[in-house]
Amino acid sequence: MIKVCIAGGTGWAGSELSKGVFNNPNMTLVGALSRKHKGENLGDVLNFGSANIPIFGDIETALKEIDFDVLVDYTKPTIAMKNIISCLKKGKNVVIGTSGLTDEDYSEIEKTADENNTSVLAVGNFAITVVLLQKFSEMAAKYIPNFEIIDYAHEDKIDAPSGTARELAYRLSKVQKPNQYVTEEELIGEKASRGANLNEVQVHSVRLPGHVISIETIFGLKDEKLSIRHDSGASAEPYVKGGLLAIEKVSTFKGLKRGLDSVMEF
Ligand SMILES: NC(=O)C1=CN([C@@H]2O[C@H](COP(=O)(O)OP(=O)(O)OC[C@H]3O[C@@H](n4cnc5c(N)ncnc54)[C@H](O)[C@@H]3O)[C@@H](O)[C@H]2O)C=CC1
Ligand SMILES: O=C(O)C1=N[C@H](C(=O)O)C[C@H](O)C1
Repeated sequence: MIKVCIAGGTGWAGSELSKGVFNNPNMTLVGALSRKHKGENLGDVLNFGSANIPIFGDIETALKEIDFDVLVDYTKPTIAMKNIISCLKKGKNVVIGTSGLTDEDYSEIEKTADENNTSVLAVGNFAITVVLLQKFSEMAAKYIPNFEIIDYAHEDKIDAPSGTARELAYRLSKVQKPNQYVTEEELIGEKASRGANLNEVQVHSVRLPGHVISIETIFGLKDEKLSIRHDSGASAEPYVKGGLLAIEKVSTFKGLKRGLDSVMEF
């Protein structure tokens, strides 16, 4: 039995995963973190019947009060780093779903995981269809050295670029760095209009009402174009299967792995 604690277990993504863990025969949901529902029973908040699953307001209290094997973080970048580092220092393995963490944050996470002989699986997007988009984009980037990323989201998404876009930029940059035809110094006009430069990949974030979450890798060659795009629906259900797989697999290695495909077979 894998004992799981979910930070953000009452949120939009975390509540779907909480239900998934609760119904999984190989896992026990032993606690959750939520500022709003601190002191309540997750079983009541999410209608699990009478199950008693305590909700804590902060990670220090959870670490004192309950025993768990894996922390899943589905909060926000400002709070996630504290949760992750505290757990690693106490010998817990961590699955990161929260977006907005930088490459510098991941360097610190990797160092702490290594020092404490623990493991971290960070997944920009747990949906299997997005894992496929990552794979297809990597295949294309091998042959086409000209690409940019567009990240679309709802108007109130607080982090930009999305975790999915960050992970994709990181991965594509490992395949090859895209050509830069006009350097920042040569550019005339608004430099920001070219988007953020992440690992030498241009990333453009759109935040608008009426949009859910989409990600698009666009490629260009002389007289031809290729777009690889994923569009999410309104529910958080597509992230559950991948989240459960990550919880299962995080203890099978040591250190930091990024991307769900790192624990999948292709
Ligand atoms: N990797 C992936 O596949 C996915 C990642 N996400 C990411 O997960 C994160 C959460 O997204 P949502 O569920 O939409 O957000 P949400 O706002 O619905 O939920 C956030 C949760 O974190 C808790 N929280 C926030 N601040 C806290 C604090 N200081 N102490 C304790 N608990 C705190 C809230 O109580 C709530 O339960 C975001 O970064 C989002 O981008 C979301 C969906 C899929
Ligand atoms: O905020 C969201 O909703 C989501 N965030 C993640 C991201 O930043 O990529 C994953 C998914 O896109 C949903």
